[in-house]
Amino acid sequence: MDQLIFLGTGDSMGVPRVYCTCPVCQEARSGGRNRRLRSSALLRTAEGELLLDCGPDWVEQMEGLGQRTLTRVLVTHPHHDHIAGLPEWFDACRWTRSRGTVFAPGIVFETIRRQYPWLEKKLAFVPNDGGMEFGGWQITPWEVCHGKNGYSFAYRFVKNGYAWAYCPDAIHLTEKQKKPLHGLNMLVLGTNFYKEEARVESRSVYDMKEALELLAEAKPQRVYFTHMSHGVDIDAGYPLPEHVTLASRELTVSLRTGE
Ligand SMILES: Nc1ccn([C@@H]2O[C@H](COP(=O)(O)O)[C@@H](O)[C@H]2O)c(=O)n1
Repeated sequence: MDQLIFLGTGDSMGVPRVYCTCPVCQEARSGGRNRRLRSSALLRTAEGELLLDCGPDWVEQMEGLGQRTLTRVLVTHPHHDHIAGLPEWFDACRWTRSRGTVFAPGIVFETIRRQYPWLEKKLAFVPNDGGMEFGGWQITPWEVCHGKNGYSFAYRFVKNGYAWAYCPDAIHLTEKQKKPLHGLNMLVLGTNFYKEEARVESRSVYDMKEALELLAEAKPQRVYFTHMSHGVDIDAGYPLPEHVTLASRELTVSLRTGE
């Protein structure tokens, strides 16, 4: 059965934050349950694997899995915490004389090319604006609001009538942007805090309270929150519905496609 494995569930700085001595960061520092690498997940299928985002913790994530090679990466948006592992992967390809493929909407490649102009010597960039297929999954990107940080993309995956979506970095979705979140068996959604106190103009990711309003509209059957900052204590017991889980590193979810 296909699986989704969470490799990182942290926000852009991860947990602990290097400068911070709050109780959550201290607990994470001592190897506790709040230690969170930058957000990424691995879709495992009979046809192979697809990594969802490749951030600065990519090497540690590969080592954690005991995985020596990687073939494909799907990118949500070209921000440091989602792409900074690409040059590391490039170097691994150079040393192993192998090649990889990166899938993303065309606009995402414009920024990746500017930031890392050497990557295409080893990594093929394949635009997926019109959707793509992998492992029997029909995968469709759509643009989502990322608040003060501009745009991001989310992805909807469909196979044998089972539908799920990966939307790690978004806020204030328009009605049109919410549409692909309807009718899902599972949603992976980024939520930086339980309740974020920062000014709305300075924000870029949903908090959990806002996310619950979104879930009440979209009604996914199962939900995993990711992209969580040090403002989230995984053991706090937040008042969340039974079908909502705070994801943690290497949590593995079976995708019940009926195969
Ligand atoms: N043009 C930009 C803007 C921001 N970044 C990085 O993205 C992260 C933003 O964090 P979120 O909580 O909003 O997901 C952070 O690591 C910034 O340094 C970027 O790469 N390019």
